[in-house]
Amino acid sequence: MSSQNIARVVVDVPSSQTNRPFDYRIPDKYQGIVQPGVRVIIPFGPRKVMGYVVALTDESEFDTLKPVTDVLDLTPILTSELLNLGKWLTDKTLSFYISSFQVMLPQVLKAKYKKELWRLEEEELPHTLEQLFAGRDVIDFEEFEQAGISYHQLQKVVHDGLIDVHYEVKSKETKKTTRMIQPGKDALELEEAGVDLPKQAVKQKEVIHYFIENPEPVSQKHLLAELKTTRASLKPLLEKGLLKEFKQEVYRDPFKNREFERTEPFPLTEEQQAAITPVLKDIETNSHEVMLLHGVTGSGKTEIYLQSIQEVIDKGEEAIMLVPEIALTPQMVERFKGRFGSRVAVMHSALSAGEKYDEWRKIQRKEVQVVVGARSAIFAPFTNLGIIIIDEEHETSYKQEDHPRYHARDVAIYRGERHNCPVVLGSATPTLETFARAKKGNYRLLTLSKRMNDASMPEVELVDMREELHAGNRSMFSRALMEKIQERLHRKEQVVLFLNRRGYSTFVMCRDCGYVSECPHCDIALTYHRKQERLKCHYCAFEEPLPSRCPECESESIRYFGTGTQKVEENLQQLLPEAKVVRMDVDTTRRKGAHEKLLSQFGRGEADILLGTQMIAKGLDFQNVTLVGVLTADSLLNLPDFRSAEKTFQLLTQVSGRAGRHLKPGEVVVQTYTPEHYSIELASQYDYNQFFSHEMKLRKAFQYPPFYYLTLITVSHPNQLKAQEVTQKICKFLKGKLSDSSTILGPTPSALARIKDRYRYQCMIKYKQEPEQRKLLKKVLHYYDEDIRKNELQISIDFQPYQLM
Ligand SMILES: Nc1ncnc2c1ncn2[C@@H]1O[C@H](COP(=O)(O)OP(=O)(O)OP(=O)(O)O)[C@@H](O)[C@H]1O
Ligand SMILES: [Zn+2]
Ligand SMILES: [Zn+2]
Repeated sequence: MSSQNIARVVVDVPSSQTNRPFDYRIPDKYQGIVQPGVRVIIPFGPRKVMGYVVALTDESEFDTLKPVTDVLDLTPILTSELLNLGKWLTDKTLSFYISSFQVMLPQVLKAKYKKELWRLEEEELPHTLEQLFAGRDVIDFEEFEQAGISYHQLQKVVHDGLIDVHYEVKSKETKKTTRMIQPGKDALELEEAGVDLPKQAVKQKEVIHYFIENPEPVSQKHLLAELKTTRASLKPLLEKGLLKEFKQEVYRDPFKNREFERTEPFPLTEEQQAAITPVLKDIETNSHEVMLLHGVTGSGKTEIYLQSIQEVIDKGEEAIMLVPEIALTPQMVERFKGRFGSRVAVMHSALSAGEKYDEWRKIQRKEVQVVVGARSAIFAPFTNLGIIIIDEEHETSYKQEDHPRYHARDVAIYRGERHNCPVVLGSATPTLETFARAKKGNYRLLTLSKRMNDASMPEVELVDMREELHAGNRSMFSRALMEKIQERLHRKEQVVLFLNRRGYSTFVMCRDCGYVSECPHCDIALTYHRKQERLKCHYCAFEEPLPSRCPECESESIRYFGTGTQKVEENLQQLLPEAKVVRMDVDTTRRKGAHEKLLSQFGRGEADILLGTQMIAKGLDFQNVTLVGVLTADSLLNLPDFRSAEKTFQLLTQVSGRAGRHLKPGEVVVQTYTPEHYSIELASQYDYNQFFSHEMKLRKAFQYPPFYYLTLITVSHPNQLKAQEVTQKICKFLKGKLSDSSTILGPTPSALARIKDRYRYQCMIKYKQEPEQRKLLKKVLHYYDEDIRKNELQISIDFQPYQLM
């Protein structure tokens, strides 16, 4: 055996100088323990830092190497595939290695924690370890280290499942193991032992009887409750070996205490059958292919996902199913849990750090075969992927807006290629980029053009709010919408009202002089928070009390503007006092579980109207909803973003899709100040194809994606002049080096020109092909490394940006 006693380690020091692996010597006691994918502690300069082992080697260009100080994992937490993916991400997004690894792991593995050893089974441990535990179930890892017992011994028992290395996150809840009881003898022997028991041992007999009937392990708590007895009646049976006990880890399952009704696959419609066939074929033949499942809302896309995943599970392979964070509703989770039960892990941001870690570990330990989750679930450490599905592929939340700036779709395709499995992108309103690729034949296009149950797409009525104003209606509800809501109230049907804006998006303005309260550190209006009567900034933590007089002109007519969900709710209650309204926005869903509670209230028919923001636009499927109202269709249109029309079209289509999904036909009312805008008009006609060709012409004319690629460079500095200067220099440098066919725009102040007292300038590159681009930009980052490290200057580079402000 060649001894590879050098570890190549990526250290947790994010800077461009340290952005490469460093070599460390592996001390003998860690031989075989230090392997690619584990975390280690190493000396780095005067400090000790954490790092990831990316490779082992037996030679280094340096003669004297410092030794690895400590090993944090006994089994790798990054697979070799993920290590490679990390490298790819780093190159692709120009981020640091360390950030690429960190992004793939649950928070717990990055945070400060206490390491413990947990005894999982009663089974005898090797003598030294038995002595160390001395009858306890949990010990601090430090104790193990001080005892000087070899790591190999520990690694072996961990591997055999007798002991687990546990990361105890600070600020954590309840206990996580449960005592399990199971029979220690077979039924016949139990029967005999029962007969031998003294007459008065009634409870013991009951226990024995219980296990003759139910030989499966059961938690002690459950057993005692069921038999209405105490531990005292178990003890003698345990001592005689008639029963055995062991500890089992309980996961902090966020969906515990919830029964999931088992669901069966539907017989597919002809259209569904045609769409799923190529997917199943790829699964069967282990072929990689990217497919776009373009299906109108309510056409049964999810059923196709479910049946494809079933096929993958039956083959013994694994599946990743991505859904946008806001669509990760209990309803959605239920559909997956209902079909696949405990074989599903769920990952979303509402989970606590501990819960996220638990879900991740189920994947790592191969206890589940499916993960349903938001963006970061794309890094699930599966090793045998059979399919990757991205639902609502047009959602911008699939792009991470922080280091590393990756798009989950790109990672999905990377992983799909390596695992030889299909990648399915699903949407009713695919991004222009994706649809264009499908049309060109780069992706395979699968189409669902009809809704289930022969339901038709709901009729959309556009209401011109300017005319309402002329007619003397100053309310935020048009007459048409009001009338239709009242109709629903009479018929006991339900209404979804959508406000394309967050609840707190109201600002304060003086009616006399036009003064708007702005954040003194960021160039944006402060938003009014009604409960606390305060003005707050979204970007920094700045807040101040609501002014009673205008600071400019002393006028008292300074008040808040804009329609937040709270205000709509109040208005609605005034106009329709009999209606029961459920409001869903960031304020009402902040508490854990609140989201689920509000939705199920509405689902049970306990409210007539569901009023909400973006978060109700997706995934909801309620039988009794026959009317959807959109209060302000235009608010997205006015953003400084070349995708604003596309986003408006997508959102309107999604929202409309919530109505009439079942037997009762649905109706949609869209209120707008610009009914003639093509995105609004075409969304009302559900004409994706027409929208696509119209929008493509504009994109071509203005040199935007998918005809051109974009790179956005944003420079920020506390000193405005400096920020501008640096951006200027970068633009000039790039203009001299990039090809003539590329356009370099800038320097220009960003749409958000100042955040947290930092001035922001940007430079935009539009290009068709720039193979040298990354190299050049790396040079730029390197050049400014010193200033960046001092944290004065920030340069962010975003390839294929989704956020342009
Ligand atoms: N083959 C089928 N037979 C009967 N019912 C079906 C079938 N396929 C799907 N459904 C039902 O039709 C409804 C709509 O399907 P589904 O939610 O899968 O559509 P979708 O395209 O994913 O919708 P959206 O994108 O709007 O969320 C669901 O209630 C689903 O259970
Ligand atoms: Zn004023
Ligand atoms: Zn601010």
